[in-house]
Order: sequence, then C-alpha cells, then structure tokens
Amino acid sequence: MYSVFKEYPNGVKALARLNLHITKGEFVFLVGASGAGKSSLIRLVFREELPSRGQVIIGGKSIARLRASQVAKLRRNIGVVFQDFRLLMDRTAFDNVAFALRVLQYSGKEIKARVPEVLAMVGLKGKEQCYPNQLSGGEQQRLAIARAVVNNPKILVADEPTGNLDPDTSWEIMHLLDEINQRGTTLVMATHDQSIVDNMKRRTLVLKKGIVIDDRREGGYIL
Ligand SMILES: Nc1ncnc2c1ncn2[C@@H]1O[C@H](COP(=O)(O)OP(=O)(O)OP(=O)(O)O)[C@@H](O)[C@H]1O
Repeated sequence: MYSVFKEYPNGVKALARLNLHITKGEFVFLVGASGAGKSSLIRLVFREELPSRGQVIIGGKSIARLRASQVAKLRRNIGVVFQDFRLLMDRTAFDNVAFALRVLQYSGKEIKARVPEVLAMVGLKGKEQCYPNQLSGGEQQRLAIARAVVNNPKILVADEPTGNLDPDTSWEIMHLLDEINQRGTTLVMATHDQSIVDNMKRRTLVLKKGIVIDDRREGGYIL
C-alpha cells in the first residue's frame, strides 16, 4: 500500500498516508486500539472498500480500477474470515463450503471431492451434515476458515478471528491458521489478543489513528 488514505462518506478519516509492504508467504498481525483502522485496512485488501487516495497493489497490480471479471479473479485469490463467522445458518457445513465453490462455478463432481477434503483439513471430518448451530464456536470458525481457503487463495485476511472464542479454542484456531500459512498462504490478521501476538512471534504492525506507528519483525504486543 502506497500513501493510502481512507475517508468514509461521513468524514471519518480511518487511514492516513499509510505505507505498507507485505511479502508473499508472510504472517502479519495488525494490532492497535479500537478505531485505529485495522478493519478498514483489511477491507481495502479484499476490495470491499477502495482507498480515497493512494494505491493498493496486490500481486504487483493496482486494484484501483478493475473490471467486474478482474474483481472476481482477485476475490478468488483472497479468503476472508471474520470474528462473527458469517455462516449460512440454514445450510449444513458441507453446503456452506459447497456454496462458495458453486459461486466459482466448480462442477458437482469437483465439489463432492473438494469439500470433504477441506473440512477434514480444518478438523471437521464427520460434521459435514451438521448445521452451524449444532457446532461449537471454535467449530463454526473452522467451518468459516474451510470456506475461506477451499479455493486455495494466495492471501487469507482474518479480522479478529478469535474475538468470540475462549483462550483454548483461540489457540486451536491459531494453529490452524499457522498451518495454512505454512502451506504458502499469506496471512494478515487483525487482533486484540495480546497473548496470541506475544506467543506467535510473527511480524506485527501497530496502527494508531490510521497510520503504522511500528513494524516489529519479531512481533510483540505493545500499543
Ligand atoms: N463504514 C464506515 N463508515 C464510517 N466510518 C467508519 C466505517 N468503518 C469504520 N469507520 C470508522 O473508521 C475508524 C477506523 O475504524 P476501523 O473499524 O477500521 O478500526 P479498527 O481498528 O478495526 O477498530 P476495532 O478494533 O474496534 O475493530 C473508526 O473511527 C470507525 O468509526
């Protein structure tokens, strides 16, 4: 990101002259007080929002002006996970993941093969026919992660993925995200969880009022 500003229509300035470079394969934490701009930054990465000024470059290309087909291609390469899971509550675990593949026009045969594989990878083997409300919070987040990575995205962005989970479950989710990163997916995660940041020892970007005030290669949560 080069000199990125984000101002919302109501006049709130969420990001100001933000410069940031994340290398392929990195695992990066975004930390900062509430309102510092973490979610805004994440929304720029998957192009839910566009910057007011400045450039967001992904895979060497500016994502400012894209045709609908190019936006679809970008989104195929970026998985997103949220604090509140955002699952389809009236569909089974299998169908939550299958839905994502149907949107990407995978064939029925490919879906039948790929969905059980990714559900097993996140530790949900045997839960294929469960509805989200039959799963624990940690399992629901595993399902949301399965849906986000089913297409092997190059980038996974996670906005407080452990925010609704207890400490033990949060760690299970972190091990899963770490494994996904080890397989080559670049991971960007916003979090308020100090113990996770301190223990994982990954690059940590500290945001304050919309700018990066610290970039700690060795990690560590100090605001
Ligand atoms: N859609 C929006 N419209 C207007 N203002 C917004 C919008 N989204 C965020 N903001 C404002 O932008 C600023 C940055 O918010 P953002 O959600 O990016 O921060 P954050 O660091 O993710 O906070 P939190 O830790 O509470 O999630 C805040 O002042 C917020 O109120």
